[in-house]
Formats: sequence, C-alpha cells, structure tokens
Amino acid sequence: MDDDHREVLFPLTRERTEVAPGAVHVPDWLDQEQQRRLVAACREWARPPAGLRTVRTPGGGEMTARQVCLGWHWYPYGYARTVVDGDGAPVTPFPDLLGTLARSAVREAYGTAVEPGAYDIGLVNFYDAHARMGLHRDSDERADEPVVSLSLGDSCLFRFGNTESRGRPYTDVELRSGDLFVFGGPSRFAYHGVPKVYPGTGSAAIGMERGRLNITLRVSGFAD
Ligand SMILES: O=C(O)CCC(=O)C(=O)O
Ligand SMILES: [Fe+2]
Repeated sequence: MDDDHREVLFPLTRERTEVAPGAVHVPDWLDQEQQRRLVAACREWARPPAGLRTVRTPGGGEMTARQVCLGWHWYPYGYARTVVDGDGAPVTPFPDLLGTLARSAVREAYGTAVEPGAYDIGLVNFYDAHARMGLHRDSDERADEPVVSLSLGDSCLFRFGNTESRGRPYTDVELRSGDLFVFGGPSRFAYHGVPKVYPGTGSAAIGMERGRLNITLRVSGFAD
C-alpha cells in the first residue's frame, strides 16, 4: 500500500489488516458471549462512586463521549488515583479480566513471541448517536506498550493517522462490535479519533440497546 494514499478501508474489507506499521485491526475478535460479559461489566463499572462521567476539557468544552476509568483515572491531561475532576472517589481497581484480555490481544496482533507488558489502565468510552472523539494521541502514559482497543455495540468510523499531524496520511476503518484494534511500535503515538458513530448498527443480543462502547487498555509505566 502506498503510505501517502491510505484512505478508506471499509466497508468491503473485513479481514485482518495492518492499517499502518504496528497498527492492526482484527475484525470479530470477541465472540458474542465475551461481548455480552464485557457489556455487563461496563454497566457495573459505570455505577458511582467513580462511575460514568462527562469529561471537561481545559478550554471549557465537554467531551461528547462519556467515560469510566479503571486502574488509573485519566483527566485532561494526566492520570491520578482518584477522580480529581469528578466525585473525588478512588478509581475502580484495574480488573484482572482486562489484563488477561490485553495480553491475549497483544499476542493476537503481534504473535506469541512478543511478551506483553503489565496492563494497568482501562478507559471505557460510551458514545451515543451524536458522540465522537477528535483526533488525538494517547500520550499521557509513561510507557510505550501498545494500546489495545475493543469495540462493543454500534459500529463507528475510526480514523487512524500518523504520528506527525492530524492530516494525511490516514486510514478510515469501520470498527464493529467485537473488533480488536491494537496500535503499538511506530504507530503507538499516532493521531486517531472517531468522527462518526452509526446508530442502530449494534445487536441487542449483547445487552446493549443503543450506543457504542470502546474499552482502551494501556500500560501506564507509573510507579504505584
Ligand atoms: O473509541 C475509540 O475507538 C477510541 C477511543 C480513544 O481513542 C481513547 O480513548 O483514547
Ligand atoms: Fe485515543
């Protein structure tokens, strides 16, 4: 693929794709039962204290995707052990289940010879029909281990770019419920975002009537 002309990889492609070096899309990685369990777990994690919250940005805006943090609390732009920009509660501990999933996701993406890191951050983003996420880099961690992303519910348009700017080259990928996307190596600090969610594309069978959930798993690199 000509790297300057990466653009759109959907809807025809539902095969495993290396979208950019180190950025791997694995469609349908989670089966329906795993998705159903994750949706149920997200619903629990969303309860207060330290539950689902609207994130305010320093410029006075609000992120349209609402968020729950696990392990470390992310706020614009850093991490804390308590919900410093919300109810002040201690962040919910990072669940073992997500550590196990993250490690198997890394091996799925890069092969079993790779030794996955100590995943300790989970960010759950909830998107309603109008929510989106602007292009950004995940750069508040101190480690450069791959980011693992799991999608549940409604499909979305996911834009995966380059490390230099929000501009081209980028690739637009459709992420559907159960898809895995891992970005590490040369793509670990690439710009990415969610320009659009496609309402009504999810399946009620996983226990989500509407909306999209995304779980991103990361390694903090912080000392306790
Ligand atoms: O919702 C997604 O697929 C991406 C989420 C994301 O980029 C983030 O939480 O940093
Ligand atoms: Fe991100």
